Parts: sequence; C-alpha cells; structure tokens
Amino acid sequence: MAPPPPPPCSVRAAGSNPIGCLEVAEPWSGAAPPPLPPLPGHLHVAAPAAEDDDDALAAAAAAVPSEQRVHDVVLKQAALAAAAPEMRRPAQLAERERVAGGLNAAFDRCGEVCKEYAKTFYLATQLMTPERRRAIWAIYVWCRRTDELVDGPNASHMSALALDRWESRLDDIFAGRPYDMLDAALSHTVATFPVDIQPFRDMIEGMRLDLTKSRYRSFDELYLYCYYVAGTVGLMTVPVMGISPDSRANTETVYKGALALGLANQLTNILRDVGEDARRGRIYLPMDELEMAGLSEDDIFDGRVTDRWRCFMRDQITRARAFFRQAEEGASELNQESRWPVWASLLLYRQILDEIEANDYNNFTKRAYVPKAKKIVALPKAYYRSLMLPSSVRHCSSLTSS
Ligand SMILES: CC(C)=CCC/C(C)=C/CC/C(C)=C/CC/C(C)=C/[C@@H]1[C@@H](COP(=O)(O)OP(=O)(O)O)[C@]1(C)CC/C=C(\C)CC/C=C(\C)CCC=C(C)C
Repeated sequence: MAPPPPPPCSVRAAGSNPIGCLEVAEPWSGAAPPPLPPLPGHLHVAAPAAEDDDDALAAAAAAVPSEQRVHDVVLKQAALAAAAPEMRRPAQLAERERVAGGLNAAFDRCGEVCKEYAKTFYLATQLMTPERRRAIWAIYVWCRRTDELVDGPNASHMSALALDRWESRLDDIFAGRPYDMLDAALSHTVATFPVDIQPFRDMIEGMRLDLTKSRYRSFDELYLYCYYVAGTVGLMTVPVMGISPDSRANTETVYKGALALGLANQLTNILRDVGEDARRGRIYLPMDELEMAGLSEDDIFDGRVTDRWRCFMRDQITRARAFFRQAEEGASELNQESRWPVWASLLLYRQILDEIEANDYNNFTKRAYVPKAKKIVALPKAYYRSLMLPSSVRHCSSLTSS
C-alpha cells in the first residue's frame, strides 16, 4: 500500500548538449539476440482500440485509482520474475551470444555513458557481477535517451508521433531487431533477464504526459506520472539485480519496494525543482492539496516562501520520506552485490529532502543539493547497509530466538 496522504498541518488553516550523441547512433548491423519466446505471465500488447472505444476506455481507466493500476503492473512483473529462472537463458549461452554478436563494444559504450552522466551510480555498479552491471547500464542508457526526448536539447521538436516511433523501436528491441548498438545492448539484456516490456512502454507514456500536461489535479494523478517516469525504473532493474537467495520476503514485496524508491526519487525531484518547473510554466504539485493549504498557482509563480508554503512543503516531504521507508524494506532483499547502488541512490536522494529543509523551504530560487563531502560520507554508509542481511531474515531470526 502506498504511504498515506500528508497529515493535516496545524498552520494549514492560515550547457552544452553532452548527451546529443545518444540521439543519433549508427544503425546496428551486428548479430542480434533471438526474439523473446513467450513466457508464462508475459504481458501481451493489447490490440489498439477502435477510435470509438477510446473515450469509453479512457473513462474506464480513469475510474480505477492509479495505485491499483500500477499495482497490477507490479504483480505481473513480479510473477514473470518468479516464474522464470533468474536468467532467461543459461549464463554461458548469453555470454557466448554477447561475444559472438559483437556486443562488447555496445555494452562498453553504455558503461561510458553511465560513467559520464551518473558517476556515483557508475561507481556503485562496480560491485555487481559483470553481466548484471552491463545489463543495468543498457537499461540506464535507454531510460536516459527516453528522458532526453522530452527534456533534452531537441525537446522542442518532439511530438507525439516521434514518441510513437520510439515505442515501435522499443517493440523491435524486444523482438530482437535492434536499430543501433545501444538498442542492441538492451535487446540482449531483455532476452537474458526476465524483464517485461510494460514498464518501458509506461515510461514512454510518462514522456507523452510531459508533452501535454502541465498541471496535476490530485495526488492520484501525480502518483501515476511518478510511476511512469521513475517507478518503472525500479520494475525494469530488479529482474536484473536479482533477489537474495537468503531472502524470505515474497517477490511482490520486493517489487513494491522498487516501485516505492522510484516514486520517492521522483517526488523528491519535483520538490527540489518547484521554482525551475514554474519558470517553464509547470506545476507538478497536486492542485487540490495546494488549494487545501490556502495556496494558489500565483503563490508558486511569484515564489513566495510563506508559513503556509513551509507547512505545505513539510507535508509533501513527509510523504516522500514514507516512500523512502517503504523502499528500504525492498532494498535489503536484493542480491547482496546489487544492493550498494540501490542504497546509494536511496541515501543520496533522500538527503535532498534534508537540504530543502535546510534552505528553509525556499525551493523557488535555491536548488537543494547534497554537498560533495556529504556524498562521500553516504557512499560507505550505503556500502555498510548493503552488507546487512535481508530484513526478512533478520526479522525471522529475531522471532525464532525470542
Ligand atoms: C541501481 C540503480 C540505482 C539503478 C537505476 C539505474 C537506472 C536504470 C536509472 C535510470 C534513470 C533515468 C535516466 C530515468 C529517466 C527518467 C528520469 C530522469 C527519472 C529521474 C531520475 C533522476 O534523474 P536525473 O538524473 O535527471 O536527476 P538529477 O536531476 O540529476 O538529480 C529520477 C528521479 C528517477 C530515478 C529512479 C530510480 C533511480 C529508481 C531506482 C529504483 C531502483 C533501482 C529499484 C531498487 C530496488 C529496491 C527493491 C528498492
């Protein structure tokens, strides 16, 4: 279950284009992994609805709360991972195909991109086994490219049509027909690990929302957006990172934790960037909650740090922290060598919330960031957390010993 809405508050009554190279890569002419065989629990793409049905479908979808809709995707991905062996194909076969397919350079390039754009994360992937590490890089690059479509230097040329093309390219990746070398790395990854296509489709859906939507009426709407652009990352990566053989938690709990970390990170991102987003005419904060707090759009566009604003922000931060807490439960259940980057992401991103508080909630003109010294302290802390036994095991043994 998602953390509850913010509690009532007492005062409430009152540069350059460094990644452009990712957009254009040479068409891939090397060997590609075979298309995915159908697997039990694999999500099938629904046939497109006839236009007449569109409104009815949209109304039906809107009637289901976002949390329920997302939960269904979580269950399907968890079932797929639980039904498949940890890797879809024997490791040796995957390895042989990677080398024979000339994919070394493709994965190396993915690693370089990660190193360039997410240094800390890249460093933290070094403890992972080589095949998991490479696969995580390939997923990272696909996510980064997808995000660049609407947030990058060419974003102003982006259209729904281009996103449709990106989505059919995604179908090709899953069908073993990669377009370029970076796609080829992802194609190999999804043929090797039990990763479902739905979270990838959903991330593209999040980018579509970004093209058309600049206000979120309620937390329910915002929840769905955060799932699309960030919760999906959790669902994409856990099948690669794997669950600890010692874990006694059920798969669903771990996937819920992964979803929670994505949601927490994205909510934190939104709280950090309120001023920056407002300057682009965007407000991601739930409009009904703003109204309940006695705040209007103008308060945000004017960037006024008032007591009402501070109180509103306190509530939003409380909610984000609740998602981080839920994520902690899942993080400790992952394979031990995969836990470090996850704990690092969790601890570093959560500290941004502390920095917003330290800035006295001025997220209009001050960008909250974690200073380098604090980052350096967080990394060994994350490493230490990653050494701890899964919490499901700790709880079990404390029960049996008492
Ligand atoms: C191990 C690990 C941390 C893996 C994640 C690697 C990965 C595939 C990341 C993709 C990130 C990406 C490029 C997403 C595109 C959409 C987007 C931009 C989302 C925002 C990320 C931060 O973006 P940005 O780099 O622009 O941030 P700054 O402005 O520079 O601060 C998001 C906020 C979301 C990122 C979401 C995650 C990292 C989800 C992490 C969840 C897991 C890895 C699951 C962990 C599992 C358990 C059981 C807890």
